[in-house]
Amino acid sequence: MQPVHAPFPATRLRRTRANAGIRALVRENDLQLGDLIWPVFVREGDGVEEPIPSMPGVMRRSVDTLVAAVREAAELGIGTVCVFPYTGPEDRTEDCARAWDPQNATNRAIAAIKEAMPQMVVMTDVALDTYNINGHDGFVEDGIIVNDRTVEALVKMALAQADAGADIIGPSDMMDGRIGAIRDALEQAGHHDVMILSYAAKYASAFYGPFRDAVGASSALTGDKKTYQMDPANSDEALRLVARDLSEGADMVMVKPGMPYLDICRRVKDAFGAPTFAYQVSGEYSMIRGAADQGWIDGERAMMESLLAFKRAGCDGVLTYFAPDVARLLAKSA
Ligand SMILES: NCc1[nH]cc(CCC(=O)O)c1CC(=O)O
Repeated sequence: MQPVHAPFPATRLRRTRANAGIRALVRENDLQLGDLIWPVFVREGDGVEEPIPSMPGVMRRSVDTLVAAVREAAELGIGTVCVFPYTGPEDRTEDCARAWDPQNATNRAIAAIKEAMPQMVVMTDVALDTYNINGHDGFVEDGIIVNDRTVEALVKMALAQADAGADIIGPSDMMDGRIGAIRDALEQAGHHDVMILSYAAKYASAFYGPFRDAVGASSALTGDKKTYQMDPANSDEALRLVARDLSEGADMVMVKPGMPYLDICRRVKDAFGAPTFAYQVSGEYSMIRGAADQGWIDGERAMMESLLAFKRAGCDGVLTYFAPDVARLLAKSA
């Protein structure tokens, strides 16, 4: 694009900012209900609504209260949720077998949401961390995160989620070859229409801290995830990962975290034109929410500004813990 303008005063760029009407007319991007994916946390039990201290306003819920919360979200106009499990030590083993148990809390939640609200789009998380004794996304052998054996387990996990009724499989593990393997297995199982939203460019980030508390993985994790999640210094590598995952059969791709990686969102969208999502992760949420709770920033405005940035950066949508707050705000201003 080559912007052209006459010299001042023929051009006064403030003219199109003079009032709300003209600003609305020239506005380039907007945030809509359909752009939102709401991540939710499910755990065992009945009637549970348990606050997460490091994520003010976010709850862990049992299947029954989760279904009620998702129903409320649906009434607000939210169309997609992403289910994450909270696990206790009893769920975490060396062989991670709970990850593909059809009766684990995630799979029961998927089935219950789809039964109550068939129109709700349900996305999942595929990674071993919440079921792994050491908190890693892959199997660990002699201190090494092993790739290929992990991919076999991820395939089982993804199939169990698809069998439970998931619409979108979300591999967040960053192993090599998992998109192709999951796609083949879904096709063979007859799940032709189940989508894969690949966490393609996922960085080894400090901003996941509150999430690891939320899912119960903080104390379990030994070491860091730098041998599989990306180096925050890299950008070309993100394009290679996205290209690879699309060529293996991903329908959509994700950049994660969000706000510190808006440059990556833009490059990915420009390079591939595929449906592109950002994950405004737990640490981003808690920074905004925490500062707002202290009275240091205007929480609503900071929330909307941070989310609009993803649209401006080329994203089609965003995973955000703010989704219900955004929906309520959009309803109020409509
Ligand atoms: N594989 C697990 C997973 N899936 C989503 C997140 C982070 C989400 C957030 O911080 O909100 C993580 C954490 C991690 O990789 O350690």
